[in-house]
Amino acid sequence: MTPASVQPLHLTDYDAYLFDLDGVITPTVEVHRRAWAETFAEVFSARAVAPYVDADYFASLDGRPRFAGVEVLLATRGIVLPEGSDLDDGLDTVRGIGHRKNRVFTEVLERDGIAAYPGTLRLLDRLDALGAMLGVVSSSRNAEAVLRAAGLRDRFRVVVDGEVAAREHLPGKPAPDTFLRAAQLLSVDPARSVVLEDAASGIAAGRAGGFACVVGVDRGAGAAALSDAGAHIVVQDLEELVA
Ligand SMILES: O=P(O)(O)OC[C@H]1O[C@@H](O)[C@H](O)[C@@H](O)[C@@H]1O
Repeated sequence: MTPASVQPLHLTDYDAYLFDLDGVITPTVEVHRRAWAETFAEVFSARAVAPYVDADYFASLDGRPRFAGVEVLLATRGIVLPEGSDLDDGLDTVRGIGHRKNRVFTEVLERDGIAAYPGTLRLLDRLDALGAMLGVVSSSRNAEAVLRAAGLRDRFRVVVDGEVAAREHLPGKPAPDTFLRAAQLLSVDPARSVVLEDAASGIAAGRAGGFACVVGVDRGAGAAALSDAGAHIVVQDLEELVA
């Protein structure tokens, strides 16, 4: 997709800002990455396929709902597993793999806590002062816990996360539905709203939803990959948007 030119971003031009969580508000993207790497190293070595590499995270897991990510990554190694049940914890079903990874993620979150990126806090402060409406749109089912751990839950009027998506049967990113649902809950027009994302799948979702501006935050995916996915603007940190 060819990025349209919307540079620089004038914060007063828009009514609402929809933030992805992991890698945009908090560095939980690193926790997800480590938990996935640990889990899939075991899954792949047990099956004698090509070992898990860091690029697998960005290509298959980043931004996608938990079990959808597992299926996409297994498919890259030609592996198809049964869906499994909510009780599975073994590595022979899609749900079991997702649950195992989630146990690692939760242990690290509870042990180490999490703090927001300072640049994101500065942007949130500025947007608050401007009276913009703020929402979180995350594929994660841990979004509420992460926001609470970072002391940020009260700063967002709506949170559309993996739990909401499952409850309302909304397809996850790269489909636009979760972003569109947040815009609907805020009663704002996507054409007057901004999406902020660090994952190619999330940028694709923002563009598919017709949002006025999709900001890519490069936390490791690479500026070229985020531009190719359709980001109007790519920054290294949201501090850059606070003039
Ligand atoms: O397993 P959870 O917490 O529901 O998260 C699902 C996905 O949520 C996304 O926000 C992360 O980018 C992914 O790394 C993660 O896999």
